[in-house]
Amino acid sequence: MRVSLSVQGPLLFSAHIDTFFRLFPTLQRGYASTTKSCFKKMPVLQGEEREKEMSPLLAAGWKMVSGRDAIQKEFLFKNFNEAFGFMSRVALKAEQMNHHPEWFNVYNKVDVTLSTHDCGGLSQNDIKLATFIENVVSK
Ligand SMILES: C[C@H](O)[C@H](O)[C@H]1CNC2=NC(N)=NC(=O)C2=N1
Repeated sequence: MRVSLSVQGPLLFSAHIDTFFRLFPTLQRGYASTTKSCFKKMPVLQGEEREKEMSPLLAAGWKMVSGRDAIQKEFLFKNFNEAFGFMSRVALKAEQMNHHPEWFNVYNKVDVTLSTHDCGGLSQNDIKLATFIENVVSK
């Protein structure tokens, strides 16, 4: 009993914290500055910083996903070869960053969604990967 409590304690705490921040998202930033959890290493983007970082991506056609804190964009290529080449370049960057896209490919279409799962929202990592993707497609 004691063992199972010591294992479940932190997990239960983290589940409650996630629920708490879903209910009160504006309090997350304060929590981020006082904890060693992922919020501190890679906090969910908020306020002015969020607007500033998101603005060029929204202008480039990234859209907010409804019902969650994530961005999405669909990319169309000439053929599967071009689409897969794009995915390969993004995959190498994603692995290097340890930050991975959610994506779906059929033939010449790649639908990309970015969000930071560890923090349940958009972080600088999503901005960095989306900006990298824009550079890949603009060349
Ligand atoms: C354990 C591992 O470091 C994490 O799961 C990494 C891997 N890739 C990731 N990718 C994304 N998009 N969000 C994350 O939080 C994330 N976390």
